Amino acid sequence: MTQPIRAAIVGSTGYGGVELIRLLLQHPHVDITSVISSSTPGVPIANGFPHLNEIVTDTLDAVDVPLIRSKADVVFLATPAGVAANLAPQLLEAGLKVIDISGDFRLKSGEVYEKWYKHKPAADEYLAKAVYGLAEVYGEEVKGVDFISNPGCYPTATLLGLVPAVKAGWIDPATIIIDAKSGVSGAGRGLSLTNHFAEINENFLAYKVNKHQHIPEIEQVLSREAGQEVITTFTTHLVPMTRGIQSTIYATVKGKRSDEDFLELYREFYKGRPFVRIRPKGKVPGTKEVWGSNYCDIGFSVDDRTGRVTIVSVIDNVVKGAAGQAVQNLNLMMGWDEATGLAFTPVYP
Ligand SMILES: NC(=O)C1=CN([C@@H]2O[C@H](COP(=O)(O)OP(=O)(O)OC[C@H]3O[C@@H](n4cnc5c(N)ncnc54)[C@H](OP(=O)(O)O)[C@@H]3O)[C@@H](O)[C@H]2O)C=CC1
Ligand SMILES: CC(=O)N[C@@H](CCC(=O)OP(=O)(O)O)C(=O)O
Repeated sequence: MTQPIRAAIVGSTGYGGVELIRLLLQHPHVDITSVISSSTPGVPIANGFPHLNEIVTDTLDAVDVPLIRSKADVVFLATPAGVAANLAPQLLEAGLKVIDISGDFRLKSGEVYEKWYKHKPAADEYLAKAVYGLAEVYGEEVKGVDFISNPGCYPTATLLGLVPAVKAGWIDPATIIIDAKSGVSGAGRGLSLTNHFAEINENFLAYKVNKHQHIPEIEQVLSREAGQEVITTFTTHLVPMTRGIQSTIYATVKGKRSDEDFLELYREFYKGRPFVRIRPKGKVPGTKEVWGSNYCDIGFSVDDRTGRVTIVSVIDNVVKGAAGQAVQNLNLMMGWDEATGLAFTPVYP
């Protein structure tokens, strides 16, 4: 029998952290031994999250590296940008395994990070050490490492939709346009005017146009896979729903390729990977079809008239876009089946 690993969650009172609690509670090889809060240590976590009543009886621990070391083997960081840059190196030096779901270690250049995130970057040594955990593409690199940087929510949906075609050279990378939409939980639990009910209900808006911090992350991966520098247009929209991301991607097809060709390419690329589902010809997915699950569903339509392909990729931002992919990465890191604790069906309706 596998000995359970002890897990701590920093940022356990945020949306990503609370989702990690939900997922890890049903993981057969993980015990949650510390739920951590920087602002309300000492308080029972169920006080603020009644859905955890009589399930999680722990009180919140402070952010204290020696305490975390005494209680855990692996730490999930579900903290705002700028926190992990300082904290992750201390945890690693203390001998812990770290999975960071913030953006602090995704970009290999500290300068690029500072430009887009407006925070001081982590030390180069740790930026180099972090393995980018886009599980279906870099799963082999994640195996056995101690430090994983979990991809962003929009990049997960977008890159899973693009990498097979870019890697195969089937689309012209210079023509890629990404039109992405997210539910409001993507912005975290903190209050803001944009996310206020009266502002977002019956509304639909583009935001951070040409300034979104996920642009360099998407470009970093596409450049690596294309073997040339790729720059893209990526526009994010806020949608009045709680969970879900849809990334609709347009690109010019190189050569003559049909819907069937794309289907075959993607089915082959994701063969044996349990969480990417390719839709049959003529079908594209909606966010409801992955709600509450770790799936990424992808559909295509090649347009012979324009010579472009439209790729539609959907995820649940809190699961596949954050906590679910972090658990998938833990599984890969530990050498367990990647679907351990994650093999559940989307909630419907
Ligand atoms: N929501 C999503 O869909 C996704 C989020 N992410 C990223 O994951 C991270 C967490 O996101 P999310 O859960 O939505 O954010 P939330 O704002 O909901 O939660 C973040 C939590 O971090 C804690 N925190 C704040 N400051 C500090 C600090 N200085 N030290 C330690 N903990 C701190 C807060 O809890 P407390 O005050 O109790 O310490 C807070 O509850 C962010 O970096 C986000 O960008 C990535 C992919 C998807
Ligand atoms: C809806 C919404 O506001 N989404 C957030 C996603 C933030 C996020 O996940 O940030 P990092 O991945 O950079 O940590 C945004 O667009 O900024």
